[in-house]
Amino acid sequence: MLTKDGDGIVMKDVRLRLGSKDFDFHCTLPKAAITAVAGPSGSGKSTLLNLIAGFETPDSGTVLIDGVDMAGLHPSERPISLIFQDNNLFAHLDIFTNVGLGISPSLKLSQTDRQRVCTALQRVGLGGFEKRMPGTLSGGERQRAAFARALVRQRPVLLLDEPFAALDPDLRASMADLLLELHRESGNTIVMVTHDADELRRLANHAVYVDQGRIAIAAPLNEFIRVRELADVDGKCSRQD
Ligand SMILES: Nc1ncnc2c1ncn2[C@@H]1O[C@H](COP(=O)(O)OP(=O)(O)OP(=O)(O)O)[C@@H](O)[C@H]1O
Repeated sequence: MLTKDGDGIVMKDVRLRLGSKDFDFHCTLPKAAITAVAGPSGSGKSTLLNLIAGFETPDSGTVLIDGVDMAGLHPSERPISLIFQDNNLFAHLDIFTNVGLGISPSLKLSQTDRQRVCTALQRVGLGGFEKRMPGTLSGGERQRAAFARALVRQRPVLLLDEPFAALDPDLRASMADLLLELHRESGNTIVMVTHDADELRRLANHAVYVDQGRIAIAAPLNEFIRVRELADVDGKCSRQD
């Protein structure tokens, strides 16, 4: 793995209070890896992503991306693309425009940019969908369009929050293949929240487990699985006691 000190995403003593919940994140998410974020519902997985993306501001601590302090940077200024479970597209804009926004928020697109949008759409199997409105696409097609937008943005970090959760098993598998393909090509740093153990094993090479607002485990995949299996066995044994 290409990790070296200061590379990837580093969260140093990042503290935040939301309502009655406290979060305290301290971890490194390695550069060029696919890191899965697992953990119980309500443990703080989305909050972790929101802190990296800049949708939440830490009360204290530092978020670094490839050695650069993100403090004061608006989400749009950060070196990241985002794909969430839904709500990725603007409903009143056609697919070409939605993807073009990934290149330029003001939609000032050169001829080359326009070509890049069409190429990205072809790449995700949506060639010819340029003029379609999001409401006329299936869930899987909308997710593909969101991938196309991430593709044209060419940012070093891609954050995904349960991106495939709403899709049926076949679509999940083909979107996962697409993600691996894009990662192979771009070598970007990917952080993906998932509740699906098979997806985690298939896609990730690193994983963190969030519990009660903290990172309980952060490890390469094999070690993560071993520690989680031990935790499951311990949990079952202590429940039988
Ligand atoms: N703006 C907010 N104000 C108050 N509480 C919040 C806010 N945002 C999140 N929380 C709370 O913080 C906790 C963590 O939320 P978060 O969405 O990060 O969990 P999660 O691990 O992603 O959960 P899930 O797997 O169910 O999506 C939850 O209890 C949530 O209700």
